[in-house]
Amino acid sequence: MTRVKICGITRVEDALAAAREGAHAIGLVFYERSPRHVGIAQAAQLAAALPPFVTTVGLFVDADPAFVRAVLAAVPLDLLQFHGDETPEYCTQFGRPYLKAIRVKAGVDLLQCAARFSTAKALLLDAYVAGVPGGTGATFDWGLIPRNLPLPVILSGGLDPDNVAAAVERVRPYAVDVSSGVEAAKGIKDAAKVAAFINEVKRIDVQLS
Ligand SMILES: O=C(O)c1ccccc1NCC(=O)[C@H](O)[C@H](O)COP(=O)(O)O
Repeated sequence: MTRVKICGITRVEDALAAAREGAHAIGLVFYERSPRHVGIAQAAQLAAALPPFVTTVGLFVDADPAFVRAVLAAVPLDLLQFHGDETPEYCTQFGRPYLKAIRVKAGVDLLQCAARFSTAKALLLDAYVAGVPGGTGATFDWGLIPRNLPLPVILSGGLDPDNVAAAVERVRPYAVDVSSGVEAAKGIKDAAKVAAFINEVKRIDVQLS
C-alpha cells in the first residue's frame, strides 16, 4: 500500500478533509518564507483536530534548534521533516524520528545520501529548484532514483491527480507527498483534488497488486 502525505495544510477543514479521504499523514510547514507557513498556535489547533492514526509531520528548513524545540513543546508532532541543508547530527539532536528531504537534480548520489542519513526514517525526494526549498510544483527525473536505496522513499515534487499513478508505477515508493498539486490556492487545499489524488493512488495500488 502506498501511503499518502498531504503537505502544506493550514486550515482545520483541509486537515479533516485529507484525513476523511484517507491521507496517512499531513505536513505542517514551519518555514516563515513559505506561503503555507503555520504559526505554533495554529499548528497546535491543526494537530488537535486530527483523528487518531493520522501522522502529523512538522517541516523545517535550516531552523534554529531552539525554534524546533519550541514547536515540539507546543505541538504533538509525530515526525520531523528537514527540508534544508541540515546535517545528520542536526537532524538527530531532537531525539525524534525524522525524514530527510533531498532536492534531486542530475548528479546527486542518492545512495550516498541514504548512507549519510542512515538515521532517517525515510528519504523524501523532491525536485531541485534553485532558490526555493520546496512546494514548487516541479517534478524531477524519476529515473535518477536507484532501485536499491536502503531507506524507504517518499516521492514528492510536482505530483498531482493526473501523474501520481504513473509515478507510483515507475518508482514504487513507500509513500507519495503532495502540496501544490491538490491546492485551490497556495496554502488552501481543494478537497476534490485531494480525493482524486488519493483515489488514484488506491487505484494504481490495486492494479499493481
Ligand atoms: O510547501 C512549501 O511551501 C515548502 C516550503 C519550503 C520547504 C518545503 C516546502 N514543502 C515541502 C513538501 O513536503 C512539499 O509537499 C514538497 O516540496 C512537494 O511540493 P509540491 O511540488 O508543491 O507538491
